[in-house]
Amino acid sequence: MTGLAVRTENLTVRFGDQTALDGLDLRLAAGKIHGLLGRNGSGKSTLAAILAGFRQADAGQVLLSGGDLGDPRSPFEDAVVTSRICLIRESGDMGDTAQVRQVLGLAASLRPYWDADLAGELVDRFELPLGKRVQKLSRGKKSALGVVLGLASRAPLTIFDESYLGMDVPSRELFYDALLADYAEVPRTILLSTHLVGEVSAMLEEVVILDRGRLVTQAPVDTLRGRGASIVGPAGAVDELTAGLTVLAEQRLGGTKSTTVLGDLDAALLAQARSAGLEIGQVGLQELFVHLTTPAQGGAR
Ligand SMILES: Nc1ncnc2c1ncn2[C@@H]1O[C@H](COP(=O)(O)OP(=O)(O)OP(=O)(O)O)[C@@H](O)[C@H]1O
Repeated sequence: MTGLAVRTENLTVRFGDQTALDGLDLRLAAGKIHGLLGRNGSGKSTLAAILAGFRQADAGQVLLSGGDLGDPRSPFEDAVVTSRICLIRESGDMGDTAQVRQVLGLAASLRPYWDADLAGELVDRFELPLGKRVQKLSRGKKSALGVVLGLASRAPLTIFDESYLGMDVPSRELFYDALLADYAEVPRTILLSTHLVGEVSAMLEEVVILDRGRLVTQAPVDTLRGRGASIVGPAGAVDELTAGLTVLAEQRLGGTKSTTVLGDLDAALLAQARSAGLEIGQVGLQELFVHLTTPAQGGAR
């Protein structure tokens, strides 16, 4: 199984006079870990819900293909397609009065690729109490249950919509480790919707950035990182080199400065950097994300 490929064409969703998704044309390659990044209200949850077939678009379409589905199909009101998609949301969708054990049992009966061994292992690692009702779980444990459902479903399209935000840092790290380990064993299409860009960036292969319902960019992480550079060294030399460039971020510690700029450094600037003993690195995804999704104040975007 390599997972489902996702294509959206002119995907548009409105809530009254609010346009949540505005003519999105997206391609998510099968079998990769994609990041869905965007600020609050940018349309991430709406996109996640539409991809999972939870609602219909007002215009345009979503088409899923590959794996055992074959030709492109829309997820809306198609039980075969939706059984191959697992969307885990922060809100849970788990039936509050059910016990953890019952929630897992229901998932096992509904999910064609469910892995009971993996579920058991993750329940132990997250220390989930099987006999407790979902409504009695702490926020973090509820999130952990969502993570277990999402990973053990081994769905060809698995979407985590900020569903792990309620977990503390060690639990989130456990989630990231479990996700990577299981993905290496059973590659599938994974979409992680988040604004914790720094935390997840190392796991992502491709990134989709939304802003106010529109696609800002979609690219492999390495390509995005190549859109800028960080320059570190003595403050005076860094300032001299970066004068006239679009600065995304600056940090200063004593006489040392780190400046992140947009765009490639040309050969002359690289030579200047080398002779001044400056270190050149890739731009951080977080800085690029902030730059791409913050309204410009007279500056370039
Ligand atoms: N059920 C709804 N009714 C009315 N407006 C909605 C509804 N759901 C979403 N919206 C609006 O659609 C836009 C996109 O919301 P969405 O929840 O998809 O964004 P998001 O990127 O997931 O945000 P966040 O990071 O805050 O969760 C927002 O302007 C939001 O107010």
